[in-house]
Amino acid sequence: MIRFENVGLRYGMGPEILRDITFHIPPKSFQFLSGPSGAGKTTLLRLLFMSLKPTRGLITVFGKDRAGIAQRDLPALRRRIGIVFQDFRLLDHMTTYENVALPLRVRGKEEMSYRGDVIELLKWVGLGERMHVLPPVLSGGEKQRAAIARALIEQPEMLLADEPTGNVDPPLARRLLRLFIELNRSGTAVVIATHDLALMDQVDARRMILANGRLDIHD
Ligand SMILES: Nc1ncnc2c1ncn2[C@@H]1O[C@H](COP(=O)(O)OP(=O)(O)OP(=O)(O)O)[C@@H](O)[C@H]1O
Repeated sequence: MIRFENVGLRYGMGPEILRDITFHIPPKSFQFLSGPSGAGKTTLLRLLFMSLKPTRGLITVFGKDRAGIAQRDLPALRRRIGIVFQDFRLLDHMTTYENVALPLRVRGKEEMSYRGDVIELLKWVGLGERMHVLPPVLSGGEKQRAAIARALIEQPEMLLADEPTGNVDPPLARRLLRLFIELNRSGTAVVIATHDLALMDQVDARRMILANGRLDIHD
């Protein structure tokens, strides 16, 4: 699905944050991306989402060489990848429902065609009762679930989540993890960046560990 070969990344003239990173995300796979704070987890997710270009090495996304993908072709490819950012990036002046529906509205879809899907997804993440409120009224965990629903509304083939349990209590973290596992069972590849060891211990999944710019993979 996505393949990295000897990928390196530096920001500007700074040191190389990622060095010789080689891995493959297979379709329908489930993996954690871990490592100490500042190790480069978010940077690696941004490379996977194609919001950053590597400074060296080869990235292949859905069979295409990243370096050869034109800017105008990025939105269509990115729709195949859902991403949940660490800071959620919900729009405060739109309701939860409108935030989740936004990617479809932006593409010019008629509300009639997606309303049922948005409501069903909001119920699936446990926000059925909160769909008409604005994000500032939501708790941290509810915002997290709204961001997950928005990332999933276009039924991506892969979901990237950056510290999705970073600011929720352990019961909610377990509930979120169950959502990700259920999503994965329905065929979506999942990559969860986390430094939460207790979370990782709950699933027998591949662990990709970043440290000192290098990636170690434990299958
Ligand atoms: N836009 C940027 N410009 C310059 N340096 C950056 C930029 N973004 C990140 N960095 C640096 O790259 C390194 C890796 O950061 P990154 O956010 O990818 O790590 P992380 O593992 O996600 O950390 P955390 O667990 O704290 O979120 C850090 O040293 C950070 O300061």
